[in-house]
Amino acid sequence: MPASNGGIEIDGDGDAFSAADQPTNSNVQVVVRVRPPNQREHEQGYKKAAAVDAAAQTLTLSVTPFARSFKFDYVADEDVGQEDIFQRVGKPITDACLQGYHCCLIAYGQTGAGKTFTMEGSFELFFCFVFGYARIFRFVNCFTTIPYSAFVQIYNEQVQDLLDPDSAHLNIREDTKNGMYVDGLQEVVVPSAEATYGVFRRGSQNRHVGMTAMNIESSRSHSVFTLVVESQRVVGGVMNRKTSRFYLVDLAGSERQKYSETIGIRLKEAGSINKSLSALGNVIKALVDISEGKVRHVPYRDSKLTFLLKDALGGNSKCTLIANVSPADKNGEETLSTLKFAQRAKLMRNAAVVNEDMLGNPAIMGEEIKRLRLEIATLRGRAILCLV
Ligand SMILES: Nc1ncnc2c1ncn2[C@@H]1O[C@H](COP(=O)(O)OP(=O)(O)OP(=O)(O)O)[C@@H](O)[C@H]1O
Repeated sequence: MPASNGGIEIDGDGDAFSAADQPTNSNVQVVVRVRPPNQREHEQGYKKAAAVDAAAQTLTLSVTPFARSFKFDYVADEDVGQEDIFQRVGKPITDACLQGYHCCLIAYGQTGAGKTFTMEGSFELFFCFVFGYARIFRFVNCFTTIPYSAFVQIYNEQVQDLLDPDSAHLNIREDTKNGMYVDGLQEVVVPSAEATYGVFRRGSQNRHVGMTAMNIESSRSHSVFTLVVESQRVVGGVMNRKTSRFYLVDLAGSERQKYSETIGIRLKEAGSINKSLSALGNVIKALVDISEGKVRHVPYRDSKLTFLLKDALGGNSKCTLIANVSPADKNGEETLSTLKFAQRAKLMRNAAVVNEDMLGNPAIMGEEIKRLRLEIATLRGRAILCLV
Protein backbone atom coordinates (compact mmCIF):
# COMPACT_ATOMS: atom_id res chain seq x y z
CA MET A 1 0.00 0.00 0.00
CA PRO A 2 1.39 3.38 -0.85
CA ALA A 3 1.97 5.97 1.85
CA SER A 4 -0.83 8.45 2.26
CA ASN A 5 1.45 11.36 1.43
CA GLY A 6 1.70 9.91 -2.10
CA GLY A 7 -1.88 10.98 -2.66
CA ILE A 8 -3.21 13.73 -4.82
CA GLU A 9 -5.72 16.23 -3.54
CA ILE A 10 -8.96 15.72 -5.28
CA ASP A 11 -12.18 17.13 -5.27
CA GLY A 12 -14.89 15.17 -3.70
CA ASP A 13 -18.43 16.18 -4.07
CA GLY A 14 -20.14 14.68 -1.05
CA ASP A 15 -23.38 13.86 -2.84
CA ALA A 16 -21.77 12.31 -5.87
CA PHE A 17 -19.44 10.37 -3.65
CA SER A 18 -22.08 8.81 -1.45
CA ALA A 19 -24.87 8.47 -4.01
CA ALA A 20 -24.32 4.74 -4.42
CA ASP A 21 -24.11 3.63 -0.83
CA GLN A 22 -26.73 0.91 -1.14
CA PRO A 23 -25.65 -2.67 -1.85
CA THR A 24 -26.61 -3.68 -5.36
CA ASN A 25 -27.38 -7.15 -6.51
CA SER A 26 -27.27 -6.99 -10.26
CA ASN A 27 -26.68 -9.03 -13.37
CA VAL A 28 -23.41 -8.88 -15.21
CA GLN A 29 -23.69 -6.33 -18.02
CA VAL A 30 -22.89 -7.82 -21.41
CA VAL A 31 -21.84 -5.88 -24.47
CA VAL A 32 -21.00 -7.26 -27.92
CA ARG A 33 -18.67 -5.48 -30.28
CA VAL A 34 -18.29 -6.47 -33.95
CA ARG A 35 -14.98 -5.46 -35.51
CA PRO A 36 -14.48 -4.48 -39.19
CA PRO A 37 -13.41 -7.29 -41.57
CA ASN A 38 -9.65 -7.77 -41.87
CA GLN A 39 -7.45 -8.41 -44.89
CA ARG A 40 -7.39 -12.17 -44.39
CA GLU A 41 -11.20 -12.28 -44.36
CA HIS A 42 -11.36 -10.20 -47.56
CA GLU A 43 -8.91 -12.60 -49.22
CA GLN A 44 -11.14 -15.51 -48.22
CA GLY A 45 -14.14 -13.96 -50.03
CA TYR A 46 -15.66 -11.99 -47.13
CA LYS A 47 -19.39 -12.16 -46.50
CA LYS A 48 -20.87 -10.33 -43.52
CA ALA A 49 -22.68 -12.77 -41.25
CA ALA A 50 -23.26 -10.63 -38.13
CA ALA A 51 -26.09 -8.10 -38.52
CA VAL A 52 -26.48 -5.53 -35.74
CA ASP A 53 -29.74 -3.81 -34.86
CA ALA A 54 -28.45 -1.12 -32.50
CA ALA A 55 -31.91 0.13 -31.47
CA ALA A 56 -33.13 -3.36 -30.56
CA GLN A 57 -29.70 -4.24 -29.07
CA THR A 58 -29.63 -7.47 -31.06
CA LEU A 59 -27.10 -9.28 -33.14
CA THR A 60 -28.26 -11.77 -35.77
CA LEU A 61 -25.86 -14.40 -36.99
CA SER A 62 -26.91 -15.41 -40.49
CA VAL A 63 -24.65 -18.28 -41.39
CA THR A 64 -25.95 -21.82 -41.78
CA PRO A 65 -26.11 -23.87 -39.58
CA PHE A 66 -25.35 -21.30 -36.87
CA ALA A 67 -28.11 -18.76 -37.65
CA ARG A 68 -29.54 -17.20 -34.49
CA SER A 69 -30.45 -13.88 -32.90
CA PHE A 70 -29.16 -12.65 -29.54
CA LYS A 71 -30.08 -9.67 -27.36
CA PHE A 72 -27.56 -7.93 -25.10
CA ASP A 73 -27.27 -4.75 -23.00
CA TYR A 74 -25.54 -3.02 -25.89
CA VAL A 75 -24.43 -4.17 -29.34
CA ALA A 76 -21.82 -2.15 -31.25
CA ASP A 77 -21.34 -2.57 -34.97
CA GLU A 78 -18.03 -2.21 -36.80
CA ASP A 79 -18.39 1.57 -37.29
CA VAL A 80 -18.65 2.31 -33.55
CA GLY A 81 -15.46 4.00 -32.31
CA GLN A 82 -13.53 3.83 -29.04
CA GLU A 83 -15.06 7.03 -27.68
CA ASP A 84 -18.60 5.62 -28.07
CA ILE A 85 -17.57 2.35 -26.48
CA PHE A 86 -16.11 4.26 -23.56
CA GLN A 87 -19.22 6.43 -23.14
CA ARG A 88 -21.58 3.44 -23.23
CA VAL A 89 -19.48 0.86 -21.44
CA GLY A 90 -16.48 2.37 -19.68
CA LYS A 91 -18.05 5.48 -18.15
CA PRO A 92 -20.87 3.91 -16.10
CA ILE A 93 -18.54 1.35 -14.61
CA THR A 94 -15.87 3.99 -13.94
CA ASP A 95 -18.48 6.10 -12.13
CA ALA A 96 -19.29 3.12 -9.95
CA CYS A 97 -15.60 2.63 -9.19
CA LEU A 98 -15.25 6.23 -8.08
CA GLN A 99 -18.27 5.78 -5.82
CA GLY A 100 -16.47 2.97 -3.99
CA TYR A 101 -17.55 -0.21 -5.80
CA HIS A 102 -15.07 -2.80 -6.99
CA CYS A 103 -15.49 -3.07 -10.75
CA CYS A 104 -14.35 -5.38 -13.49
CA LEU A 105 -14.31 -5.05 -17.26
CA ILE A 106 -13.53 -8.30 -19.10
CA ALA A 107 -12.84 -8.64 -22.83
CA TYR A 108 -13.69 -12.09 -24.19
CA GLY A 109 -13.70 -13.53 -27.70
CA GLN A 110 -12.04 -15.46 -30.48
CA THR A 111 -8.40 -14.71 -31.22
CA GLY A 112 -8.12 -11.65 -33.48
CA ALA A 113 -11.66 -10.48 -32.63
CA GLY A 114 -10.56 -7.11 -31.18
CA LYS A 115 -10.20 -7.60 -27.40
CA THR A 116 -6.86 -5.84 -27.01
CA PHE A 117 -7.93 -3.10 -29.42
CA THR A 118 -11.05 -2.45 -27.34
CA MET A 119 -9.32 -2.62 -23.98
CA GLU A 120 -6.38 -0.43 -24.94
CA GLY A 121 -8.73 2.27 -26.24
CA SER A 122 -10.81 1.96 -23.11
CA PHE A 123 -7.73 2.06 -20.89
CA GLU A 124 -6.64 5.38 -22.32
CA LEU A 125 -10.06 6.96 -21.92
CA PHE A 126 -10.62 5.30 -18.58
CA PHE A 127 -7.50 6.83 -17.08
CA CYS A 128 -8.34 10.26 -18.48
CA PHE A 129 -11.80 9.95 -17.02
CA VAL A 130 -10.66 8.86 -13.55
CA PHE A 131 -8.30 11.80 -13.28
CA GLY A 132 -10.60 14.22 -15.10
CA TYR A 133 -13.32 13.33 -12.62
CA ALA A 134 -10.90 13.91 -9.78
CA ARG A 135 -10.22 17.40 -11.10
CA ILE A 136 -13.88 18.33 -11.50
CA PHE A 137 -14.48 17.83 -7.79
CA ARG A 138 -11.35 19.65 -6.61
CA PHE A 139 -11.62 21.54 -3.32
CA VAL A 140 -15.32 20.85 -2.84
CA ASN A 141 -14.99 18.44 0.05
CA CYS A 142 -11.25 17.87 0.21
CA PHE A 143 -11.10 14.18 -0.55
CA THR A 144 -7.63 12.86 -0.95
CA THR A 145 -7.33 10.14 -3.51
CA ILE A 146 -4.42 7.75 -3.68
CA PRO A 147 -4.57 5.77 -6.92
CA TYR A 148 -2.11 2.98 -7.49
CA SER A 149 -1.85 0.27 -10.07
CA ALA A 150 -0.54 -3.24 -10.64
CA PHE A 151 -0.40 -5.44 -13.74
CA VAL A 152 -0.12 -9.23 -14.05
CA GLN A 153 -0.34 -11.80 -16.78
CA ILE A 154 -1.30 -15.44 -16.53
CA TYR A 155 0.83 -17.30 -19.03
CA ASN A 156 0.69 -21.11 -19.23
CA GLU A 157 -0.99 -21.12 -15.79
CA GLN A 158 1.74 -19.06 -14.14
CA VAL A 159 1.20 -15.61 -12.66
CA GLN A 160 3.85 -13.06 -13.61
CA ASP A 161 4.30 -9.42 -12.65
CA LEU A 162 4.27 -7.41 -15.88
CA LEU A 163 5.85 -4.45 -14.07
CA ASP A 164 8.70 -6.63 -12.81
CA PRO A 165 9.19 -9.29 -15.50
CA ASP A 166 12.33 -10.76 -13.85
CA SER A 167 10.48 -11.59 -10.64
CA ALA A 168 9.63 -15.19 -9.71
CA HIS A 169 6.20 -16.62 -10.39
CA LEU A 170 3.66 -15.29 -7.94
CA ASN A 171 0.91 -16.89 -5.88
CA ILE A 172 -2.71 -15.81 -5.65
CA ARG A 173 -4.06 -15.57 -2.11
CA GLU A 174 -7.38 -14.85 -0.50
CA ASP A 175 -7.96 -12.44 2.37
CA THR A 176 -11.28 -12.49 4.21
CA LYS A 177 -11.47 -8.67 4.36
CA ASN A 178 -9.82 -7.56 1.13
CA GLY A 179 -10.58 -10.52 -1.14
CA MET A 180 -8.24 -11.93 -3.77
CA TYR A 181 -4.73 -10.59 -4.22
CA VAL A 182 -1.41 -11.55 -5.78
CA ASP A 183 1.30 -12.00 -3.17
CA GLY A 184 4.47 -9.94 -3.74
CA LEU A 185 3.05 -7.94 -6.64
CA GLN A 186 4.56 -4.54 -7.34
CA GLU A 187 2.12 -1.67 -6.81
CA VAL A 188 2.93 1.68 -8.37
CA VAL A 189 1.49 4.97 -7.17
CA VAL A 190 0.05 6.79 -10.17
CA PRO A 191 -0.53 10.50 -9.64
CA SER A 192 -1.89 11.28 -13.13
CA ALA A 193 -3.62 9.80 -16.19
CA GLU A 194 -0.34 10.01 -18.10
CA ALA A 195 1.55 8.14 -15.37
CA THR A 196 -1.11 5.43 -15.27
CA TYR A 197 -1.12 5.00 -19.02
CA GLY A 198 2.70 4.88 -18.91
CA VAL A 199 2.56 2.04 -16.38
CA PHE A 200 0.02 0.24 -18.52
CA ARG A 201 2.16 0.62 -21.69
CA ARG A 202 5.28 -0.57 -19.85
CA GLY A 203 3.48 -3.68 -18.61
CA SER A 204 1.87 -4.38 -22.01
CA GLN A 205 5.29 -4.47 -23.65
CA ASN A 206 6.25 -7.33 -21.31
CA ARG A 207 3.20 -9.37 -22.22
CA HIS A 208 3.64 -12.63 -24.17
CA VAL A 209 2.61 -11.94 -27.74
CA GLY A 210 3.03 -14.29 -30.72
CA MET A 211 2.07 -14.59 -34.35
CA THR A 212 -0.72 -17.02 -35.21
CA ALA A 213 -2.61 -17.63 -38.44
CA MET A 214 -5.53 -15.61 -37.04
CA ASN A 215 -3.64 -12.59 -35.66
CA ILE A 216 -0.09 -11.38 -36.30
CA GLU A 217 0.10 -9.97 -32.76
CA SER A 218 -1.88 -12.42 -30.72
CA SER A 219 -1.87 -12.11 -26.92
CA ARG A 220 -0.81 -15.48 -25.56
CA SER A 221 -1.61 -14.65 -21.95
CA HIS A 222 -4.52 -13.28 -19.93
CA SER A 223 -3.69 -9.87 -18.51
CA VAL A 224 -5.23 -8.21 -15.45
CA PHE A 225 -4.52 -4.52 -14.87
CA THR A 226 -5.67 -3.27 -11.48
CA LEU A 227 -6.22 0.35 -10.55
CA VAL A 228 -6.93 0.86 -6.87
CA VAL A 229 -8.65 4.10 -5.96
CA GLU A 230 -8.49 4.93 -2.29
CA SER A 231 -10.32 8.09 -1.22
CA GLN A 232 -10.22 9.63 2.24
CA ARG A 233 -12.03 12.46 3.94
CA VAL A 234 -11.75 13.59 7.55
CA VAL A 235 -14.84 15.19 9.07
CA GLY A 236 -15.00 16.02 12.79
CA GLY A 237 -12.02 13.80 13.64
CA VAL A 238 -13.48 10.75 11.85
CA MET A 239 -11.87 9.51 8.69
CA ASN A 240 -14.16 8.10 6.02
CA ARG A 241 -12.19 5.86 3.66
CA LYS A 242 -13.42 4.23 0.46
CA THR A 243 -11.30 1.77 -1.44
CA SER A 244 -12.30 0.39 -4.79
CA ARG A 245 -10.46 -1.82 -7.20
CA PHE A 246 -10.92 -1.67 -10.94
CA TYR A 247 -9.86 -4.74 -12.89
CA LEU A 248 -9.34 -4.46 -16.62
CA VAL A 249 -9.06 -7.98 -17.95
CA ASP A 250 -7.87 -8.72 -21.48
CA LEU A 251 -8.30 -12.44 -21.98
CA ALA A 252 -6.23 -14.42 -24.43
CA GLY A 253 -8.37 -15.46 -27.39
CA SER A 254 -10.12 -18.76 -27.79
CA GLU A 255 -9.08 -20.60 -30.91
CA ARG A 256 -9.84 -23.80 -32.68
CA GLN A 257 -6.67 -25.60 -33.61
CA LYS A 258 -8.01 -26.69 -37.00
CA TYR A 259 -8.24 -23.01 -38.07
CA SER A 260 -5.45 -21.36 -36.14
CA GLU A 261 -2.77 -23.77 -37.48
CA THR A 262 -0.83 -23.63 -34.21
CA ILE A 263 2.16 -25.90 -33.65
CA GLY A 264 4.97 -26.24 -31.07
CA ILE A 265 5.03 -23.56 -28.38
CA ARG A 266 1.91 -21.87 -29.81
CA LEU A 267 0.04 -25.18 -29.51
CA LYS A 268 1.05 -25.52 -25.83
CA GLU A 269 -0.06 -21.91 -25.21
CA ALA A 270 -3.34 -22.55 -27.03
CA GLY A 271 -3.97 -25.65 -24.89
CA SER A 272 -3.41 -23.62 -21.72
CA ILE A 273 -5.56 -20.71 -22.96
CA ASN A 274 -8.44 -22.97 -23.95
CA LYS A 275 -8.23 -24.89 -20.65
CA SER A 276 -8.48 -21.72 -18.55
CA LEU A 277 -11.29 -20.31 -20.73
CA SER A 278 -13.14 -23.55 -20.28
CA ALA A 279 -12.63 -23.23 -16.48
CA LEU A 280 -14.08 -19.71 -16.78
CA GLY A 281 -17.09 -21.17 -18.63
CA ASN A 282 -17.59 -23.76 -15.86
CA VAL A 283 -17.48 -21.08 -13.14
CA ILE A 284 -20.05 -19.01 -15.01
CA LYS A 285 -22.26 -22.07 -15.50
CA ALA A 286 -22.17 -22.83 -11.75
CA LEU A 287 -22.91 -19.18 -10.88
CA VAL A 288 -25.86 -19.09 -13.25
CA ASP A 289 -27.22 -22.27 -11.63
CA ILE A 290 -26.84 -20.61 -8.21
CA SER A 291 -28.64 -17.48 -9.37
CA GLU A 292 -31.49 -19.81 -10.46
CA GLY A 293 -31.70 -21.18 -6.92
CA LYS A 294 -29.68 -24.39 -7.36
CA VAL A 295 -27.01 -25.51 -4.91
CA ARG A 296 -23.63 -25.72 -6.68
CA HIS A 297 -19.94 -25.78 -5.90
CA VAL A 298 -18.19 -23.01 -7.86
CA PRO A 299 -14.87 -24.38 -9.19
CA TYR A 300 -12.90 -21.10 -8.83
CA ARG A 301 -9.72 -23.03 -8.01
CA ASP A 302 -9.68 -24.94 -11.30
CA SER A 303 -7.56 -22.21 -12.95
CA LYS A 304 -5.43 -19.26 -11.91
CA LEU A 305 -7.68 -17.00 -13.98
CA THR A 306 -10.90 -17.93 -12.22
CA PHE A 307 -9.25 -17.90 -8.79
CA LEU A 308 -7.87 -14.39 -9.35
CA LEU A 309 -11.23 -13.17 -10.68
CA LYS A 310 -13.21 -14.79 -7.85
CA ASP A 311 -14.50 -11.45 -6.50
CA ALA A 312 -15.39 -10.18 -9.95
CA LEU A 313 -17.33 -13.32 -10.83
CA GLY A 314 -20.37 -13.58 -8.62
CA GLY A 315 -18.81 -11.63 -5.74
CA ASN A 316 -18.44 -8.10 -4.43
CA SER A 317 -17.94 -6.37 -7.76
CA LYS A 318 -19.81 -4.79 -10.61
CA CYS A 319 -18.87 -6.66 -13.75
CA THR A 320 -19.15 -5.91 -17.46
CA LEU A 321 -18.20 -8.40 -20.15
CA ILE A 322 -17.32 -7.20 -23.64
CA ALA A 323 -17.64 -10.02 -26.15
CA ASN A 324 -15.67 -9.24 -29.30
CA VAL A 325 -16.61 -10.97 -32.54
CA SER A 326 -15.57 -11.07 -36.19
CA PRO A 327 -18.23 -10.10 -38.76
CA ALA A 328 -17.17 -12.81 -41.27
CA ASP A 329 -19.21 -15.87 -42.22
CA LYS A 330 -16.01 -17.96 -42.12
CA ASN A 331 -15.85 -17.36 -38.34
CA GLY A 332 -19.54 -18.19 -37.80
CA GLU A 333 -18.88 -21.18 -35.54
CA GLU A 334 -16.49 -19.22 -33.26
CA THR A 335 -18.84 -16.23 -33.21
CA LEU A 336 -21.73 -18.46 -32.17
CA SER A 337 -19.63 -19.94 -29.39
CA THR A 338 -18.68 -16.42 -28.14
CA LEU A 339 -22.29 -15.25 -28.25
CA LYS A 340 -23.51 -18.30 -26.33
CA PHE A 341 -20.82 -17.69 -23.71
CA ALA A 342 -21.87 -14.03 -23.46
CA GLN A 343 -25.54 -14.97 -23.21
CA ARG A 344 -24.81 -17.33 -20.32
CA ALA A 345 -22.62 -14.72 -18.57
CA LYS A 346 -25.56 -12.31 -18.69
CA LEU A 347 -27.47 -14.52 -16.25
CA MET A 348 -24.79 -14.26 -13.58
CA ARG A 349 -25.53 -12.05 -10.57
CA ASN A 350 -23.03 -10.12 -8.48
CA ALA A 351 -23.59 -8.49 -5.09
CA ALA A 352 -21.55 -5.31 -4.98
CA VAL A 353 -21.29 -3.01 -1.97
CA VAL A 354 -19.53 0.31 -1.46
CA ASN A 355 -16.23 -0.51 0.23
CA GLU A 356 -16.10 2.01 2.99
CA ASP A 357 -14.78 2.17 6.52
CA MET A 358 -14.42 4.77 9.28
CA LEU A 359 -11.36 5.35 11.40
CA GLY A 360 -10.95 7.72 14.30
CA ASN A 361 -11.07 8.50 17.99
CA PRO A 362 -13.65 6.13 19.65
CA ALA A 363 -15.24 9.01 21.61
CA ILE A 364 -15.68 11.12 18.46
CA MET A 365 -16.96 8.10 16.54
CA GLY A 366 -19.44 7.38 19.36
CA GLU A 367 -20.72 10.95 19.04
CA GLU A 368 -20.95 10.53 15.25
CA ILE A 369 -22.98 7.31 15.67
CA LYS A 370 -25.34 9.11 18.10
CA ARG A 371 -25.74 11.96 15.62
CA LEU A 372 -26.49 9.56 12.73
CA ARG A 373 -29.01 7.58 14.84
CA LEU A 374 -30.79 10.81 15.69
CA GLU A 375 -30.83 11.79 12.02
CA ILE A 376 -32.31 8.39 11.03
CA ALA A 377 -34.97 8.68 13.76
CA THR A 378 -35.88 12.20 12.58
CA LEU A 379 -36.14 11.07 8.96
CA ARG A 380 -38.28 8.06 9.96
CA GLY A 381 -40.55 10.38 11.94
CA ARG A 382 -40.94 12.66 8.92
CA ALA A 383 -41.69 9.69 6.67
CA ILE A 384 -44.44 8.50 9.05
CA LEU A 385 -45.94 12.02 9.17
CA CYS A 386 -46.02 12.06 5.37
CA LEU A 387 -47.91 8.74 5.33
CA VAL A 388 -50.68 9.81 7.75
N1 LIG B 1 -13.04 -2.20 -33.81
C1 LIG B 1 -11.91 -2.27 -34.53
N2 LIG B 1 -11.64 -1.32 -35.46
C2 LIG B 1 -10.49 -1.37 -36.18
N3 LIG B 1 -9.56 -2.36 -36.07
C3 LIG B 1 -9.77 -3.33 -35.18
C4 LIG B 1 -10.95 -3.33 -34.36
N4 LIG B 1 -10.89 -4.41 -33.56
C5 LIG B 1 -9.73 -5.03 -33.86
N5 LIG B 1 -9.07 -4.40 -34.83
C6 LIG B 1 -7.77 -4.81 -35.41
O1 LIG B 1 -7.81 -6.24 -35.54
C7 LIG B 1 -6.56 -6.83 -35.19
C8 LIG B 1 -6.76 -7.87 -34.09
O2 LIG B 1 -7.24 -7.21 -32.94
P1 LIG B 1 -6.75 -7.57 -31.46
O3 LIG B 1 -5.30 -7.84 -31.42
O4 LIG B 1 -7.32 -6.54 -30.58
O5 LIG B 1 -7.50 -8.97 -31.25
P2 LIG B 1 -7.55 -9.88 -29.95
O6 LIG B 1 -8.96 -10.30 -29.81
O7 LIG B 1 -6.94 -9.17 -28.80
O8 LIG B 1 -6.66 -11.10 -30.41
P3 LIG B 1 -5.81 -12.16 -29.54
O9 LIG B 1 -6.77 -12.91 -28.70
O10 LIG B 1 -5.20 -13.03 -30.59
O11 LIG B 1 -4.82 -11.38 -28.77
C9 LIG B 1 -5.65 -5.68 -34.76
O12 LIG B 1 -4.85 -5.32 -35.87
C10 LIG B 1 -6.62 -4.56 -34.43
O13 LIG B 1 -6.05 -3.28 -34.64
